[in-house]
Parts: sequence; C-alpha cells; structure tokens
Amino acid sequence: MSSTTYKIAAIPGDGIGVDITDAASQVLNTLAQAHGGFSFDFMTFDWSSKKYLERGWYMPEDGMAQLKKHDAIYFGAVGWPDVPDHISLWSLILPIRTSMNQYVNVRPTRILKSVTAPLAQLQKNRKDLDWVIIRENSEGEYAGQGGITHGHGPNAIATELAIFTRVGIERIMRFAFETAKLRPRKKLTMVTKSNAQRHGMVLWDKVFYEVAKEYEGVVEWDKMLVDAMTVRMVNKPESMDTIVATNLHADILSDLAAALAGSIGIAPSSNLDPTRSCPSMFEPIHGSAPDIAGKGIANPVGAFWSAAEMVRWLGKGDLDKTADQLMEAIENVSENGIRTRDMGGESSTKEVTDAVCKEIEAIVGKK
Ligand SMILES: NC(=O)C1=CN([C@@H]2O[C@H](COP(=O)(O)OP(=O)(O)OC[C@H]3O[C@@H](n4cnc5c(N)ncnc54)[C@H](O)[C@@H]3O)[C@@H](O)[C@H]2O)C=CC1
Ligand SMILES: CC(=O)C(=O)O
Ligand SMILES: [K+]
Ligand SMILES: [Mn+2]
Repeated sequence: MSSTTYKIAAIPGDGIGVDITDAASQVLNTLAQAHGGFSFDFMTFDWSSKKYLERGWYMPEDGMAQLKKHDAIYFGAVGWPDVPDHISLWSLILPIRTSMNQYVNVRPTRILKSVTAPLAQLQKNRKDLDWVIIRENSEGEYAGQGGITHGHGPNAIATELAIFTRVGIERIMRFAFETAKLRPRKKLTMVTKSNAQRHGMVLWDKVFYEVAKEYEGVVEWDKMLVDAMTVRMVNKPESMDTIVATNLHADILSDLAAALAGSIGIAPSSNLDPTRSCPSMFEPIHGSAPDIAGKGIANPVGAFWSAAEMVRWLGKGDLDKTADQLMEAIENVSENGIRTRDMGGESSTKEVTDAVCKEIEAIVGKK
C-alpha cells in the first residue's frame, strides 16, 4: 500500500488548547500507524497569547503563507485573561477563518454512547438529538466592520456592522442543502431573525427561498426565528436535522446543542474551504477554559471528534471508515467509564487519551 503524508499545521494556542492539541496529535499518529496507509507530518506554531505578551504579535507577517503550505490546520483555542478577548480572537482565529476562505463551519451534535444528557427526555430518547449545525463562517457580526468614535467618554459611539452579501448567503445555503440531502432525515431548518433585523436577515431569507426551489422534493425545510429556536432545540429535538444559521446565531446555538448533548467538551467543528484552494481548519468548539487550564482535566473528546472530521476531509471519501473507527474508539472508552469530570467521570485528559489510543490499536486494521 502506498503511503500518503498529510502536512498539518498545529496551532495549540492558549489554556486547554495546548492540552487537547497534544492529545489530538497523539491520537492522530496512533490512528495513522494502526492504519498503515497514511501518516501525519505536524508542524507546531507557537502563536498564543503568552507569546503575544512577550513579543507583541500572534502571527508573523507571513503567517498565512506558512499555513497555506499545509494540507490542514489543527487548532486548539485562543484567549487568555491577560489579553482583551477581541484582540486575541482578531489576531488569530478570525483572520485565519477569513483569509483561508473557510466560509463554512460544520458543527455536528449527537449524544455519544453512554454520555449522560442533562435533560431527562433526551437521556431516554438519545437518538432524538442528531443535528448538523451549518454555521456561516465569514460574515454577519463577525466580519469585523464597525468602529468607535467620540472617545471613550459619555459621547462614545460604537458600531458593529452585520454584513450579509448575496454571494455569502447563497454559498452557505447551497452547502446546507447539500448536507441535508445526504442525511437520513433530509431536513433543513433555516434560522433567522428577520422580524427585528429588517435588512441583512431579510436578504438571508430571500436567498434561502431561492436556493430552496432547487431542492424541492429532495430536502424538506422549515424556518425558525432564533429565539424560538432555542425552545425547539430543548423541547422537540427530534423535529430537526440539519440547521443553517448566521455566524453569531450558530455560535450561540452550537454551544447550547453541545450542552444538550452532554458537555461543551465533546463538540467538534470543521472550518471548511469547500473549494479546497486553502487548508481547512479543525478545532473543538470550546475556548481555552482558563478556569480548568493547567489541571490536566480538560475533556479531549471534542478535540478527537474534530480530528476524526479532519481525517474524513483529508481522505476525500477514502478514509471515512477510518474516521468512523476513531469515533467508535472514543465511544468505547466513554462506555468503559473512562471519562473526564465534565462527563461525570474522574479520569484525566491523559488517561482518556491513552485509553483511546489503546482502543484504536484494537479496532483499526483488524476489521
Ligand atoms: N475558537 C476559539 O479559539 C474560542 C476561543 N474562546 C476564548 O476562550 C476563552 C474562554 O472562553 P469561555 O467563554 O470561558 O468559553 P470556554 O469554552 O473556554 O469555557 C466555558 C466553560 O466550559 C468548560 N469547558 C470548555 N471546554 C472544556 C473541555 N474540553 N473540558 C471540560 N470543560 C470544558 C470551561 O471550563 C468553562 O467552564 C475566552 O478568551 C474566549 O474568547 C472561546 C470560544 C472559542
Ligand atoms: C469564537 C467562538 O466562540 C467560536 O468560534 O465558537
Ligand atoms: K476552539
Ligand atoms: Mn463559540
């Protein structure tokens, strides 16, 4: 079997981002070795808030060019109490998403085997929650437009412009319909706030209806205002499958989805450039968790699930089974009671990681 080497740019970042990136690279190397048909060449970039405080920058000037030389980016988390959050986010993660044309953020959620869901009805009917949230990843309130004038005194004026372009909306809607088409339920729920937000969100809806016509009879769809959406997610999870929402709305809804599925520490994300002209980026949805950083107790499951999605993406269909086997290994370990505290267990990050590696060795290559 000929072997493919995938070049991965690893950016651990801050706090638990470092622990879970270490854990994910250990798991990815174990997976590659067990499979035998591919390997990873990791290059780690120490772009973090700690380094920013020392040297005054997060990324060097040619940072994007360096990232572009890789097949994919694996990201931990950025943000630390010593640096204002808008500086850290806007120096690293957000510019990467936009510069690398990663206009889609895919956030799947389901209740993994043996994970305890916080709501009784979901604990009983675990399969009810099985969603893929498609987050628009380049526009909305996260486009970076706006400003502050008139100083910081009583007359200060600040604007935060929400940007919606026809091109940006159309491509995300098409991606969402294509995702829904491949899912068993073939349903798409479009999230909006076009009752109060009367310009951008109205264009959002309009373009959605246009694209929807192309999928008539193929994908069933409905529309939700974002406030009512939170209620439906809790009360009728089985009524939804694929969900498309703006950058801000999906950021919020995906944290809620993660909590409903057991823990923020489990949830994965893929920042995709569907054109594949730039590397895509994979990261758990959580942040740097300063409250538990340095304790060795961060849940690495969201990082492993993100790694599985990276393998799937890199394999272009050839590594789907391998990605599924990684998921199986994660679920088996959790079923064996090896879980971190946020999942009701007592295991450390390292114990979960080592157990997942052992499980990979038992599963991969033997089936
Ligand atoms: N993509 C990124 O790099 C993101 C960065 N951030 C940044 O992270 C920093 C902290 O943000 P927060 O709002 O506190 O969100 P957070 O996701 O870091 O933490 C929220 C809560 O969830 C817990 N938690 C998160 N991940 C966990 C894991 N893997 N295992 C166990 N518990 C976990 C934390 O301990 C905390 O109690 C901020 O600077 C923020 O800007 C936040 C979200 C995404
Ligand atoms: C920034 C953030 O919270 C996220 O991308 O999920
Ligand atoms: K993250
Ligand atoms: Mn978020």
